[in-house]
Amino acid sequence: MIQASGLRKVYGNTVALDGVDLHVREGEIYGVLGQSGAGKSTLLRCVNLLERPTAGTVTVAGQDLTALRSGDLNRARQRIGMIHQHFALLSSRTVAGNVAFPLEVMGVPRAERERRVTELLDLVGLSGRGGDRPNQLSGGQKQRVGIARALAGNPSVLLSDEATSALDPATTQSILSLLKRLNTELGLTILLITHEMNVVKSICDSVAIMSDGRVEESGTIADLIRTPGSRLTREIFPLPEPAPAGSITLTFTGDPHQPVVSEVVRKFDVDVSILGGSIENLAGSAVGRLRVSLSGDEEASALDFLRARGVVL
Ligand SMILES: Nc1ncnc2c1ncn2[C@@H]1O[C@H](COP(=O)(O)OP(=O)(O)OP(=O)(O)O)[C@@H](O)[C@H]1O
Repeated sequence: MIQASGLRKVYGNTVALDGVDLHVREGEIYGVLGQSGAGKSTLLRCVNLLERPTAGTVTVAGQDLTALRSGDLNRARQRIGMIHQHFALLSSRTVAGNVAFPLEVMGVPRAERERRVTELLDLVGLSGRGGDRPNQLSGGQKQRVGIARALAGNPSVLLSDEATSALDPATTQSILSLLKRLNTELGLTILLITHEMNVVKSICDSVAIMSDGRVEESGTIADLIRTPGSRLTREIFPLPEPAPAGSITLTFTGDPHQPVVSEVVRKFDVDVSILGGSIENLAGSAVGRLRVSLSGDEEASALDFLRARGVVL
């Protein structure tokens, strides 16, 4: 659905994007994670051509945006919604007026606009609040208005620029649940940037980790968790570093009720000491990481057994 290839963006002496490739599949929630200055916002602005990349191409829904002239580009952008960290609402307009704004720009007739605004406010859980001003709303409600406005043009893609960074944890969770529901119910593809691992853990199907304008690793969360040494796994399941000499780090992605460790001790002549561990719920299933040291005559066979049971070493 979104394909960015060889994206490069240079501001003066600063290389904000240094050859970024990104592939977001239709219907997925894709998170771009990275620290401040990694290039996340620049990437998002290049995806809808708010910034023109210095080099590289961006294709959204099969259309090469980098090749479009301004009229066609504006039409293509109507199919890409965007929400912002600080909501970017017009304080002089009511909630309904904010949601109606893009419809006015598109030239949608008044009766159709009013019908659509009512429908959108309903969708985001703000029925009956259309006459309020943005300053009468909480942060979470303001973001719901931002989401309703972003959906006005029936986009196939929603871009989210740190949409929950200004919200408290409970409100963050409610906005993430809303995004997940819109993803499922409308088949909306969502590309979000965030510096919060919690956002990635809660709703993302895939992730790219950026630093210094480059993508360090990317893929589905399920695949990255199974990739030995992945940075995502290390960050989701932090264990004391450096690992003690001779220790082994095991990642469990299967059925959490399988007694794999006790089985290995019963079957083989080995002892297991547990040095650290971390368990998380990812997309509804429990994934765990355990650091152990193994000793005994059958260590190699025990490790083979663990691998055969789907444990990642
Ligand atoms: N308009 C601009 N002019 C000059 N330099 C810029 C501009 N926008 C971004 N940069 C630089 O590009 C680099 C990447 O910035 P960017 O905002 O994309 O990072 P980020 O990962 O989104 O960080 P943050 O989370 O703090 O917003 C930084 O070094 C930044 O100073």
